[in-house]
Amino acid sequence: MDTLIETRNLTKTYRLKRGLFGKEDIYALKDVSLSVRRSEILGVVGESGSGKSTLGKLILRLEKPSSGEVVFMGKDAFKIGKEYTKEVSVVFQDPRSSLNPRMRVKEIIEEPLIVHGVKNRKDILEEVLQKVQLPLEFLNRKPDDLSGGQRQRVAIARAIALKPKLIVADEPTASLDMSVQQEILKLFENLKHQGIAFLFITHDIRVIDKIADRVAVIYGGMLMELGHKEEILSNPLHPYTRFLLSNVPVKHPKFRREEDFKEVEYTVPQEGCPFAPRCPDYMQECSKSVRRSEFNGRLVSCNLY
Ligand SMILES: Nc1ncnc2c1ncn2[C@@H]1O[C@H](COP(=O)(O)OP(=O)(O)OP(=O)(O)O)[C@@H](O)[C@H]1O
Repeated sequence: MDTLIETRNLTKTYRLKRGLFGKEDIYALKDVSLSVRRSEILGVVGESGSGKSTLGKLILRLEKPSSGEVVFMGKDAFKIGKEYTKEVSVVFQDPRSSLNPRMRVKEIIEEPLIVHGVKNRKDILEEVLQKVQLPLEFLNRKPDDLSGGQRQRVAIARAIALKPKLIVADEPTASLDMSVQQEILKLFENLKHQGIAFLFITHDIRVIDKIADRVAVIYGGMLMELGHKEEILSNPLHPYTRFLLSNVPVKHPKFRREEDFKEVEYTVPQEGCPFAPRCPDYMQECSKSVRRSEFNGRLVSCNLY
């Protein structure tokens, strides 16, 4: 399989102050190994605080790993120069805050081209605007003159201007209305067919259903399950994936069996499975260690297997 980027045992801890003198390292991401293949959409799903954005930030080099590696086309991403930002770009959730309101659309899209010294900018501006299906006269508008969906199209135009191989899309449709969301997802799919791969971060498994090729399920900073979307959605192995699916209204009724998922205060343990305190299949060993299994390219971190 043609791997574009991979994370190897990627770990990020943050040091938090506890009380007057105390300190504690919390795991935002723990030992995550996964890959994104060329021209695929890898969906990353999990609840708030599960570590999705941290994964995105490490891949974008906005944060440094505490340990582990990001390997892009066989090279340590942190040892690649400025050209890395040409190959890997980003679309954030809220274009209102990610786009500078004082700049015109033309300047917004042109900025990364100028940074990288690209010459034929006029042609590229026209090309990307066409790709995101916005009329040319929008080049002179400012973000405040646009609707939410149009703003996100501008953010996407900017993200594709340098012809990246990978886009990290962090909840890119979460702030949009349902109908606009569908249009933007369609646009991502078109871009995928033009050769761009995506790390698509979302808390909403329904969005995964619409867009992803493969899915990484993350909880407590750990990779719970990874596999092809169809397999994960029709036959979830990890109890946490079952939990996510049980919260989806009606679409997957066969998973709506009542299970005892406990509501607990969210803390990531130093060892064992982070989902253990909520898990209906909890066993004593889950507080101490987690077994990782792989079969047919599918990964699951759970002592049930
Ligand atoms: N800069 C930081 N300092 C301290 N803790 C942080 C920092 N960034 C993230 N965290 C913690 O790391 C964990 C993972 O956060 P992250 O933002 O990656 O989760 P997420 O799944 O993207 O959630 P959300 O959807 O709410 O953004 C959380 O417990 C969060 O509080």
